[in-house]
Amino acid sequence: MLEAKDMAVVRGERVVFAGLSFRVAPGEALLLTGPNGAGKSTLLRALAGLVPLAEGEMLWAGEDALAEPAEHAARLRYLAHAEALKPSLTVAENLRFWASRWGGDIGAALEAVALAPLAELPARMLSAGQKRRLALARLALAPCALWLLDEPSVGLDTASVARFGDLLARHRAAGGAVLAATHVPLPLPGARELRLEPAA
Ligand SMILES: Nc1ncnc2c1ncn2[C@@H]1O[C@H](COP(=O)(O)OP(=O)(O)OP(=O)(O)O)[C@@H](O)[C@H]1O
Repeated sequence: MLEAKDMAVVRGERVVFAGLSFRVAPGEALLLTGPNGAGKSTLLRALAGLVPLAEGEMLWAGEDALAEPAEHAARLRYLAHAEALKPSLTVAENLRFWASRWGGDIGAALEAVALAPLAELPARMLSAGQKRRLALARLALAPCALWLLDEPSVGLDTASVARFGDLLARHRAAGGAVLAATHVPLPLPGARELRLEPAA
């Protein structure tokens, strides 16, 4: 599905990582681990096509993944560290915005993260964990091949982590792949680990 070959990213004057190669198959999960500053978020952004590669390539089904940027964007969901919510819109309106792009059932997505009772509340009134759940609800909207998740479980309570585990399991069972940067265990049974170290 996705293959990184000898990838390097440079930010400013600094090589963030270099010589990075890995593959992710349908249904697989890869945990990106490593200390602060190792380049996990930068790698996710590069895989999302948001940061240019200084070297190497990213292949999708054997072809240059970035040859058609719009096609690449359509096959992935990138959840950044920050929530990317519109604070003055309600919970449901935030999801409606994303559903207008990707399609999907807003009610089912809200149920998946147990936010249905708060659907009409402005997003700015949500707690930190509820904001994170609203961000995760985007994943539940419509199927796509690849989820790129940056510390997705930060702020979630135990029940929310379990629901997130269900969401991940459904995605993988449908052939979806997951790459997740994390400092804590995630509900991703059988995930492989790719450990990054800060470049010298
Ligand atoms: N736009 C940028 N310009 C210059 N340096 C950058 C830029 N973006 C990231 N970096 C640097 O790249 C390195 C990797 O940062 P990144 O955010 O990818 O690390 P991380 O592994 O996700 O860290 P954390 O665990 O703290 O989230 C850091 O040293 C950071 O300062």
